[in-house]
Amino acid sequence: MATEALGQAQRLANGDAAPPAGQSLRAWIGLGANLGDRGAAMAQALQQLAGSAGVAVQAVSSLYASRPVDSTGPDYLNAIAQLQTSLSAHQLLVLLQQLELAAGRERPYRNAPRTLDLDVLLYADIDTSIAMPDLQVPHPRMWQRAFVLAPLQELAPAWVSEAQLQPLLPQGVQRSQGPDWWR
Ligand SMILES: Nc1ncnc2c1ncn2[C@@H]1O[C@H](COP(=O)(O)OP(=O)(O)OP(=O)(O)O)[C@@H](O)[C@H]1O
Ligand SMILES: Nc1nc2c(c(=O)[nH]1)N=C(CO)CN2
Repeated sequence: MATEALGQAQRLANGDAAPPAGQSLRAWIGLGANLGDRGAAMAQALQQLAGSAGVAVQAVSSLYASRPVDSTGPDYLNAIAQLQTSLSAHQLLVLLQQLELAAGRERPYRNAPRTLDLDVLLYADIDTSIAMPDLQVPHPRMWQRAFVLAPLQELAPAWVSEAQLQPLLPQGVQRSQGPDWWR
């Protein structure tokens, strides 16, 4: 798709392109878990990211609890984090998948309960779009999920209006711990 076809609202970016040498970009990731010691697995992932080459953790949202959306099983804990990174969006995805595997993530079926889920939500900015076979940015389902938009509203209030969030509140997302939960 040509960049112009996306209009002014979205800029099509190359998911394999890292920032120029010596530079970095912001990225927002989603964290979730509904099996095992959920908060501990999510906190460990953030510590591992903070210790990874080319990644700095700049801000972490509060921790939110909710029932599974479009699924069944135990309650979830969710949060989002803002990173600063010199990795490409795809390199970041691969790193997140390595951390999921290290936390014992299995994929027996779609939306199955999991020990750790890490998603790339946004890369570079709100209007950056990436379309790769295994990576879509913005995350294609993030705007339908209160467990993403409630914490995103904390870190980037200009990007989430009350009008967007209100219709999703029946999903029942409850703030359970403040933003220092992972330290
Ligand atoms: N922005 C993204 N972040 C993470 N994975 C993505 C993204 N875009 C596409 N994918 C692809 O989605 C595939 C399935 O990911 P995963 O098993 O984590 O899905 P899920 O968390 O169960 O569901 P959902 O994607 O609805 O949150 C991955 O193999 C990955 O290649
Ligand atoms: N509450 C909640 N529901 C979900 C979640 C999640 O992280 N939290 N993730 C899903 C697939 O990624 C499907 N449903």
